[in-house]
Amino acid sequence: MLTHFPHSRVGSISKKSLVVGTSPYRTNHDAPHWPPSSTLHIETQEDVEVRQQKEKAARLLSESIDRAIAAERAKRKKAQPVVRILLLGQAESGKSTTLKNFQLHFTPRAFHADAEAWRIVIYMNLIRSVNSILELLDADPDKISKNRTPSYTSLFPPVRQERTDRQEVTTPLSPPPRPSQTNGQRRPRTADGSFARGGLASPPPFGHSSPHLPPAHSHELRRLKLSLLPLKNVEATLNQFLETVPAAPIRPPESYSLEISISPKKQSSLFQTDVGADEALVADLPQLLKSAGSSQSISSDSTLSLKSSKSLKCRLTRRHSVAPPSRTSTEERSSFEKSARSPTTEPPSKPLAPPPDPLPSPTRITDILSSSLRRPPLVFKQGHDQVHLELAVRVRGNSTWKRVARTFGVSALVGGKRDVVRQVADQSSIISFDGSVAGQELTDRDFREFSAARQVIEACADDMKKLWANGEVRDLLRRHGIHLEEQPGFFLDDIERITAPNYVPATNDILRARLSTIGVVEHRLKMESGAESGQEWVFYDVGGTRPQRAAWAPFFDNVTAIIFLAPLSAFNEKLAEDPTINRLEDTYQLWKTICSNKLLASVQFILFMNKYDILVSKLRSGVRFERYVTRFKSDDKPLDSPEKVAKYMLAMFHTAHKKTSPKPRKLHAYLTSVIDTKETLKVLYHIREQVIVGHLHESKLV
Ligand SMILES: Nc1nc2c(ncn2[C@@H]2O[C@H](COP(=O)(O)OP(=O)(O)OP(=O)(O)O)[C@@H](O)[C@H]2O)c(=O)[nH]1
Ligand SMILES: [Mg+2]
Repeated sequence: MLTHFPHSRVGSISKKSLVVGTSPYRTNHDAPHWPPSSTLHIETQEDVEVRQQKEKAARLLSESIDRAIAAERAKRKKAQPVVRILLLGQAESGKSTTLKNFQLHFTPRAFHADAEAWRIVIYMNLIRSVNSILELLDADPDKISKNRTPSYTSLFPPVRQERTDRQEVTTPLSPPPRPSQTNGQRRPRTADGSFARGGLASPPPFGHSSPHLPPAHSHELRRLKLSLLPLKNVEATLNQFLETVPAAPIRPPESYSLEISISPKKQSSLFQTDVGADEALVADLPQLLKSAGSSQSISSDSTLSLKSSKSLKCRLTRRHSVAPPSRTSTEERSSFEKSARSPTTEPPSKPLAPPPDPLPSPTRITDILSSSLRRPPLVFKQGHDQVHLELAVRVRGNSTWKRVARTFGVSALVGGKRDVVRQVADQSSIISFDGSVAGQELTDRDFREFSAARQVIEACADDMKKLWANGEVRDLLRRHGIHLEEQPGFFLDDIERITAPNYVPATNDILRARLSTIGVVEHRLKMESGAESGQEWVFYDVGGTRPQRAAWAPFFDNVTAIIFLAPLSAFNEKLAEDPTINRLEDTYQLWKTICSNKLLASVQFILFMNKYDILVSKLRSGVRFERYVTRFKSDDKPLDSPEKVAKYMLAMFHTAHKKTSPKPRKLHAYLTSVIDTKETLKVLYHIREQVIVGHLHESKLV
């Protein structure tokens, strides 16, 4: 039998009759051996043709097997049901931070590649703290006293609540009882102008006559105020860059088909493809096509048509990937939407706050840069027992902001030259650099602005530190019950580190950065390791304020699991959007509404009893849980035990789940502090297993 070596090595000596196998020689043995036999096998032309035919057939067979394997793989991948996870909970409950944990542990490469984008948010959080302090120092006394909600007391009041006050309250979760002497009025002062002992009311107004306040700020404080003034412009600049990123349309999961035809007359289809449910791509598409000289018209909610001078026609058609909602699901959704607007069992005592101001439409970047600060001069978050300054950054509800943020990060690092930014970006693939924001070309001036912002922050570092360490400032904050260090987005203790020239956002900084979510944002995470490597999990991260909750309902279809975030530490806080409502009460009512939803009857329920670390520090500092949740009775003196409080709340959520679920369902509850990545990792592994098993079970694959 002939031993076949790769045919490329069979040199053809003569085209006509004989082909002599060159080294290695062909032998009539079964296998080649060394040294080669001296007997040469001579192939006739006929032999060669037969052999070549055989080789061709083998090659074709091998290729068809390869194709079949690839097709089978693709089919299996397609058949694998997508895991969809919905993150729900009120604002500031930790939904986005939980998502960051999933990204950190399951898609670490993507997480670290995004790190640079968080620099701008961290800087914004820091600058907002400083600017808020400066505004506090300058604040108009009348404005401050109006902004204070009289019934809110400091987090660390002298214990003053009498037992009788508590007995008046009958609801299980009720706001703290009001001190009788306040009730909208300030407490009387003693002859020397100080507040009478034994009770609490609104803190004294800023400025003027109060003997608690120094008549004028010291020379050093005046100097600091002046030297830190440029930070206002920096805030305005960065703010506008982030807020004017256009929003992707918020739609439930579905797919799109894109059809581009060359001539509208012939209707010849040049290109037709499934865009899938890639919201970012769909959002970018009109802009991309428009920049190619097209004009666009949206004929209906679902079809976007574009025409260009070159008679190019595009149709982007929305196709529901899930069956159109049934009557029950529509009813169920609308009932959720209704209840989402008013999730408490009792109607709220005053109308809900209107939705937040619509964000401005995109304008030219250069205009943006010259515009002034849009934020109100001093933002108090109403309704907290402690006065809460808003440090959060708001961006449009999609991930496009990251492109802007990464561009900022790189240009802040390497200086304002557009070409240098492009080079660094290309080399490091930190950003997908296209030199534009919101479809508009960034100019050299824009890049200079980015780098100037970074320089101002660096130059102000020393004075920011001095301001935060200043005794007068600390005193002012303390007197007005402001605990900046307990607020999300607090970076004043890290000024030196985060303003250093070689600073790169650390994992913990990214988790602590506060960026409020607007709308519903889809995140696709492709597992980078483990048995599910390559599998895609889809997360929906929602904005948690009350006016945004009606937008959640369309995402209840086809969801695998819900992770509900209940912030345990919120028991003594009020909703920012409605200061009449206690945050724990709101979470509890929201939980019951979600549990009772029929659309979610078969969905896996995961509860994160979150912010346990803050609960512990609050209770250790002397805040009593029983003052706010009157049914909770504790013999622990003088401090409440965090374990007992957490256990009580767990039982409360468990019972509500059991009572309100449309059919029996298992609840997986965890006590979490999602800024602790190590502990959270254990929880995530557990969830991963449980979601996969439950999901396969549900899909009848096991
Ligand atoms: N100390 C502590 N901080 C937390 C914890 N969870 C979240 N945070 C912080 O709380 C802030 C708010 O968290 P987010 O994840 O942005 O809250 P959210 O639920 O997404 O809020 P919205 O997007 O407004 O609905 C962030 O600054 C987090 O760093 C926690 O367990 N402990
Ligand atoms: Mg969020």
